[in-house]
Amino acid sequence: MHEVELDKTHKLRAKVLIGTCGLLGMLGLLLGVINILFIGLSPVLAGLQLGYALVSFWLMQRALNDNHKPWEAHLYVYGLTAIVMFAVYVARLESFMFCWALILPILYLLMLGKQTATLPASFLFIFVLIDISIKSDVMPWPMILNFSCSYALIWLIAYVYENNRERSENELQTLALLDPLTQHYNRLALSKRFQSLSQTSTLPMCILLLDLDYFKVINDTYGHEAGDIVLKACAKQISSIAGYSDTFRVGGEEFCVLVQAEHANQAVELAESIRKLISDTEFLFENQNLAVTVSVGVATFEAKMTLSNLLAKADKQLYLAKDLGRNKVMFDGGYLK
Ligand SMILES: Nc1nc2c(ncn2[C@@H]2O[C@H](COP(=O)(O)OP(=O)(O)OP(=O)(O)O)[C@@H](O)[C@H]2O)c(=O)[nH]1
Repeated sequence: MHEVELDKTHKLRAKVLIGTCGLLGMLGLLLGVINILFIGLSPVLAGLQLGYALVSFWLMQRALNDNHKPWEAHLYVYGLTAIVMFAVYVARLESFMFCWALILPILYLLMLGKQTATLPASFLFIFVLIDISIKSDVMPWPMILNFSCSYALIWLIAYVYENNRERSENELQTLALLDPLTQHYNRLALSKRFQSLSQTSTLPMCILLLDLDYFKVINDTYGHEAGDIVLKACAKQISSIAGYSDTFRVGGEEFCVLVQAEHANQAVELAESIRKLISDTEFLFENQNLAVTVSVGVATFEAKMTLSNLLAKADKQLYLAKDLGRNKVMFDGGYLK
């Protein structure tokens, strides 16, 4: 199955990092050269600017190849903060060097996220206010007021933007992973779950592939709406036994359950409980009781298996269950009922 990337935050942060590194790299180079050749403000500052430019181009290259680490981006932003603070500290107030502090709240929110951004933004804000107060000979209030208002406004706008973006992304992720009819997880969610379990879990993993028997007959006899009600009820019954987070609707009348168990018979017992519950239940539709059964194929995960391999293995067992008359659980050639 084609891998769908749902983490748009990582992509956005990488793009912001590339853009920031590119722009600040050029700016650092330019300012460093101007500082050395024409102004002579501070050799340390010029060195920092040139060093920062080199780091910027190096990190941009890494981000372009998507092999940068999140902590590198964090360190980069904190490094920029340190340079801005140093520049504010050494510059005269009339140079308005502190204006550079205004770009940082946006970078904090876009590159660090709203949970992490508050602390450095507050710290920088207080630092600039203290710097203005110390350096100003006359009443610093107009300058403090103007800086505070513009800084707070920029922070607020960036915060609202980041908050909405994060919420929309979460909503879209939920939508992408849920089946609209049964409100249970879908095939994409199964693939994500499988990926994380197969990489991290220490417990053996099994998969149950469940397919409702003669479901077409329900649709043909009672209508599509009745079929939908049965599908929703079956999803609920499966998840009532297997757990909501381990139940997936992977096709029309096909469901999947991921089981982590010490022994395969635990998975087979779980499959048997589900089979029994569904075959013992009558589903109510317009005062009529509808009955349905389910066939189940059980397969165990082996090292280096992909999800497709595992599903194919379970599918073989499912077809055997269907061939043997349906309403059965099959596992490696044997069946329980
Ligand atoms: N109501 C409803 N029907 C669906 C949905 N998705 C698939 N189906 C129906 O599920 C039926 C599947 O039929 P078949 O593949 O022939 O399978 P079956 O009738 O269950 O027979 P066996 O699997 O061989 O036991 C088809 O009639 C599909 O239209 C859905 O979301 N809602």
